[in-house]
Amino acid sequence: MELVSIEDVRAAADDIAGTVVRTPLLPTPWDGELWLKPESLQPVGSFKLRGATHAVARLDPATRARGVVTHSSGNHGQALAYAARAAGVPCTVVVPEGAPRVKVDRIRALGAEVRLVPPARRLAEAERIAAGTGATLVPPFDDRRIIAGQGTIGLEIVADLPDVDVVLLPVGGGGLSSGVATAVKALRPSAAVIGVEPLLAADARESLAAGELVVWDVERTYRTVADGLRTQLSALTLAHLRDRLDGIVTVTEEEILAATGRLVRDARLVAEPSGAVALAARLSHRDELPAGRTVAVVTGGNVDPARLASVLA
Ligand SMILES: Cc1ncc(COP(=O)(O)O)c(C=O)c1O
Ligand SMILES: C[C@@H](O)[C@H](N)C(=O)O
Repeated sequence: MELVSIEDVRAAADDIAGTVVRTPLLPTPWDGELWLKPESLQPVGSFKLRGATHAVARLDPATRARGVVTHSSGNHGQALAYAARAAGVPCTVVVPEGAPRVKVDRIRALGAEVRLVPPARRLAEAERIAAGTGATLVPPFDDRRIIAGQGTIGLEIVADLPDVDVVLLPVGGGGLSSGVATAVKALRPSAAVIGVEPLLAADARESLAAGELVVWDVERTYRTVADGLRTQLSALTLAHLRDRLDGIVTVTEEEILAATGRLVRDARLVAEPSGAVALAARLSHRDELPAGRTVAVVTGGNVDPARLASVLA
């Protein structure tokens, strides 16, 4: 299975320049060795804009004109809708029932069509639409272009902090962690790239321990408040993580929500629970992490106001 290379990531960086915000590394006032990478500041509120922009840019014009389709818990859907609108092509997003209302509303506001389905049917419905309409399926993580696009975060981290020692990343489908690990391990081999999963959706940890895909059914993974991390790895992302990820830490629901509140209160960053997972590992599992200069990626900020209010209460 061909893995994404650092050259693929650099090509993605060329495609997304000018569209994607090159986010800064923010020092944290409470921890002199911790920086935050605020991908919640992207125009669609998450890092997903990177992979989606690169994937759409790489479609030939005739193919692109037939439109794009995906399945998404919401952030990739927003990102693809944004890229499709910029390209002037139609976009359909299949979203699992129960996705945060803020994400569904924002996908529609970007001009995409939303199809709500039971979580277990999200991929099959997207594939059915692609087959029926000729639209191109742009998956949220199981795609080399998506992995390369997400990996541009790693280029920026090493450029801004060349002596980084640890990079912390949430793991859902594994596209983000596959891409960032590709870039960071190529440019700063001594740095540790650590994935972080909700304890209630720790399929990646089990898959890496078993050396094969261990599937958790949706009844299990949908228990976590981190709605962006309820998905399984694919064979492609597992192959990348087995080759390049240095470890996985799990965090509890309480730790995720505490980190979400900490980001608002002490970093003045609005984050959704999935976006606070990396910080939760640093705050609550520091003893399980390597020491040194650490970057936690705040991956998204698309949170329902009611959720945010409850976190801050
Ligand atoms: C906010 C947020 N963080 C992290 C992730 C995990 O990314 P991946 O599915 O590539 O592992 C997602 C999933 O899209 C997400 O929406
Ligand atoms: C894996 C997928 O659901 C992703 N979290 C998304 O935002 O689309």
